Amino acid sequence: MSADPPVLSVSDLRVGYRTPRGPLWAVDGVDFELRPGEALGLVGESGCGKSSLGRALLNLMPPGGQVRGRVELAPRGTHEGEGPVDLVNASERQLRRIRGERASLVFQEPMTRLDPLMRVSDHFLEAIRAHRPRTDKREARRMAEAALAQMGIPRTRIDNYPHEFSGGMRQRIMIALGIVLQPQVVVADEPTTSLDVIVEAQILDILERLREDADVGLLLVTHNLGIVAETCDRVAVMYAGKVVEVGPVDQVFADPAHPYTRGLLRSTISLETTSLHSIPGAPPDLVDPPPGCRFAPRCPDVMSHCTASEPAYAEPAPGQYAACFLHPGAERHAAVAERGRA
Ligand SMILES: Nc1ncnc2c1ncn2[C@@H]1O[C@H](COP(=O)(O)OP(=O)(O)OP(=O)(O)O)[C@@H](O)[C@H]1O
Repeated sequence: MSADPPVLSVSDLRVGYRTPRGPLWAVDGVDFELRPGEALGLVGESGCGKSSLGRALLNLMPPGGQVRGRVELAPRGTHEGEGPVDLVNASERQLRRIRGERASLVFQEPMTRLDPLMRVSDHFLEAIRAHRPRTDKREARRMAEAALAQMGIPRTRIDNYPHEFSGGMRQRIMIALGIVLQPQVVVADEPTTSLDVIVEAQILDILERLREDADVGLLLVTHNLGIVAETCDRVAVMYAGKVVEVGPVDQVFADPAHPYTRGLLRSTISLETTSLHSIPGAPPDLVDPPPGCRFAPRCPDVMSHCTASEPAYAEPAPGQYAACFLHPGAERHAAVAERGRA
């Protein structure tokens, strides 16, 4: 990971949906930065807002979904005078130019994204020409072959159809399509779910090489903490639309500062334990979230003031931030925030 300025700066990101029961914020005020070559893992229970956050980074919302806040993508290279682009407030035309070229989203289930009637080579041609319309067929083919080779797919397979590949190969083709134009940022949403462990290891290896060799900033959305431990530099833990803890993976996993992170880690099977703990209770209803800390109703360490005001981030160890009143600093900031709101 480089010490360069962030490639992506996210501030006060919110993702809202309308539901029959009322509006909800699936992502509710998230801030983070991603540096070139850095992998940030995003973890949390189902429904906490991970996919919504991942898609919001590229402003890819389903109908009825809305994004607020700022997602600043740094200029590519050192273009004098060129500032960052805010993807939340960019025009649809700007977004079309950026998606796939400078920022890519890799989904699970490639078969739903690849057109069964199109050869792999044509998928590449379409993806490349969408951004560089003057690219001739031979050049597009050369670029496609290079991207496929990076993913370990032989160039002889380039004219095959998607159904002629295994699930793992299709996922690698999707990644190759996502990186063929050498984006600055890749958001990978559960890229290895439904693949066997051997293919999973191959894909993770590919993502690792991508950020090391091409300095890509990677956001890895997953519910699998083991993958994060192996692949990522930092981890952000989400609960009910908020990032409750973020920091270096080794530090957070060895000494989690938020009771929710502790619960999440305990609920993961490890080789040393034979029993599987679960966190009692269920995540809150996002249409009507509880006041104060959203984890308070399930928290084993809950204190009276946890439900009165929302904790801000304390920094219990360098670079490790937790929104929890157990740590000095959270209270002071919370008081300031409350005053600011009044
Ligand atoms: N299109 C939508 N319309 C309304 N609500 C939605 C929509 N998409 C997601 N939600 C709600 O937003 C919240 C966050 O969902 P999201 O899929 O982002 O979570 P997640 O952490 O990625 O879950 P999972 O791990 O199960 O994929 C959930 O309460 C979900 O029901």
